[in-house]
Amino acid sequence: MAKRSSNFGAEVSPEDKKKVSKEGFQKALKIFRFTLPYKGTFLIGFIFLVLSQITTMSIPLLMGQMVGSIVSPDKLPDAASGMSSGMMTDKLQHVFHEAPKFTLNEVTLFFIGLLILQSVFSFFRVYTFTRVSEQSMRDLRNALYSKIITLPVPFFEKNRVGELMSRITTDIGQLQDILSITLAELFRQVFTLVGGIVLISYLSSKLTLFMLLTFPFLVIAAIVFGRFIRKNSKKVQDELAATNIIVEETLQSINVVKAFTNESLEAHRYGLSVQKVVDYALKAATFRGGFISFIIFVLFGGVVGVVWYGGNLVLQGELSFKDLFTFIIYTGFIGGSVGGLGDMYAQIQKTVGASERILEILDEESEVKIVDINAPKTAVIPAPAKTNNELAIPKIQYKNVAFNYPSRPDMEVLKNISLSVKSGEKIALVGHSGAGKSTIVQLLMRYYHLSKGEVLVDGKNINTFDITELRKNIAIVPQEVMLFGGTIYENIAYGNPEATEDLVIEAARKANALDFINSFPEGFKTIVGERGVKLSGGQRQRIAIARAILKDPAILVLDEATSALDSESERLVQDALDRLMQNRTTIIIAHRLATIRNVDTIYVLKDGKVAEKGTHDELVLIDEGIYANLVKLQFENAMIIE
Ligand SMILES: Nc1ncnc2c1ncn2[C@@H]1O[C@H](COP(=O)(O)OP(=O)(O)OP(=O)(O)O)[C@@H](O)[C@H]1O
Repeated sequence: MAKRSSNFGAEVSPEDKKKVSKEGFQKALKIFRFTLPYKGTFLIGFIFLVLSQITTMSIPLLMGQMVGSIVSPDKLPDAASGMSSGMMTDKLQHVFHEAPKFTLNEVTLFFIGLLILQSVFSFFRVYTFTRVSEQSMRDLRNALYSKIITLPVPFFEKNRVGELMSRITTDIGQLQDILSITLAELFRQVFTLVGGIVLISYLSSKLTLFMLLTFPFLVIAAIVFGRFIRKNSKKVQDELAATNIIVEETLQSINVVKAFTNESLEAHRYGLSVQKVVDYALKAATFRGGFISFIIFVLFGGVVGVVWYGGNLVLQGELSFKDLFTFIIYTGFIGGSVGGLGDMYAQIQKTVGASERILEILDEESEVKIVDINAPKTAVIPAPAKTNNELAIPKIQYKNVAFNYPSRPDMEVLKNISLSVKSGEKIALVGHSGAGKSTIVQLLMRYYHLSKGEVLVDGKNINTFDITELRKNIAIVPQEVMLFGGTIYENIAYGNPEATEDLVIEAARKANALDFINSFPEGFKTIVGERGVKLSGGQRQRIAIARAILKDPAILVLDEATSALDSESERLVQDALDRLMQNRTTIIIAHRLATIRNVDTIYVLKDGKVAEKGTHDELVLIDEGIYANLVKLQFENAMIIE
């Protein structure tokens, strides 16, 4: 049986605290469309649930029958009481006024049969509900993950990774619980409550009314205590979140903590935060403890009251002893379900919150489509005709582009930028940190929408291209190369998962990466990334170059590493880059000016505008020019280092 506790004030995360409104509830129900494909199985599960519940509800009746077959007037040992058989029968006739219909053995046999049936029903109920919940939550997980990764970049600036992770883990887990356990439990509780009350009112309407008198106390207590408990448990949750942030931050920058020898400081900070959690939790526990003891008092008090009042009814001959016995067991059932309903409410609150959050993401608009990567490909692809989607060696133009990031609408990062790269040419973007160099490139990838102006590739506005096709034609060799946990081979093949082994090895060779890869005992199978071999900066860059070679893009973006490599590494990387740049239109985000002497045009950015433009030779000649000054500075720095 699932957890059934009388905790009206079960802890619900702060974001779920809002009351379950009708609209919220209806909206949340939309998430159950994921169970629709499995409605047949669900229905079968539901039938088993009803059957098992009917068997459960028959238990008190059978218990009553058993008691009835034990204690009936004709079976009472009159000698023990010291009374004559006639006297005894007289006195207790109205107490045991019904003669038993079945013998004890008959009832017991029937009981065992019922229990066997109940076990069978329960097994299939649990199995079918789990099947429905597992399958529909698999579909929901797939849909949510596919949605998340196809959403545009600004979405990831609004939502933290941790939050998205908890959507896909905690929130879906919550929905899974409700499907596999809570829904069945809710049905059981309501069935027990309603069925139980109907059955006992048949046994004795007076006693039923008497028992129901306890209900208003329970409801009022639930409302009053519930409010206090929720208020305090919200504080507990908030404080707990704060402690988690401390752990997350310090573990992520553990090297910094150690370098500054701040372990004790952090331990103290964490200790204070954890103590606050305890303080609030204890306060909440006072209310919860009070509430639970109140509930226990009322529930058991109710049972005692029922026995007392029912006992009197029995003595007055208005109720038979076996019916009182049955009544008491039903009262226990009903009490349990009332206690459980509070927990159900908390669960429903949580689930409504979870589904709202998931639906919010599912309702966002994707920028790309997920395609079936296993779908059969059309046999041989003929040589591509030059269409919108097939960029040969394209030219790129930025026309009066203005832009601000959606997260900072008041700060114009690019102001009226115009630049052009002819087919197969190389340009470099230069400027101080924060001048807007990376932003220019991000706009080419269509990560964001422009505020003003347009970006053209091959004379066509990039918004007219299919976004996947556009991005397929651009490769970025980033400053900080991010490798996935996996083998070197997989990391290179990421550039084109369909590439043959020969092509992957060839790409590694062109990227000057073959030698160092072969120097590892495992070669291409060497595991890299967080749990694997740590590659040096230069090695990582060459993997990134091999990836780009494999992608074979028409447009190349090189975000030059800020940190200088040693001269041998530098030569290998530069050599690989030169090979990569051949026959491609290239934009270089340059930090070290020595590497861009030969590009066709250098754009010098300042405060989001193009301040200077020309070849290296032209720009160094500008008196007091920004570029000329930068060159001078770097030259002087280089002299000092040497
Ligand atoms: N995602 C973002 N959201 C909001 N503002 C951003 C975002 N990315 C960059 N910025 C801001 O836009 C401005 C330009 O940043 P950008 O990264 O384009 O500069 P950069 O010239 O490439 O700098 P660096 O050489 O240091 O990489 C900066 O002021 C930066 O703070």
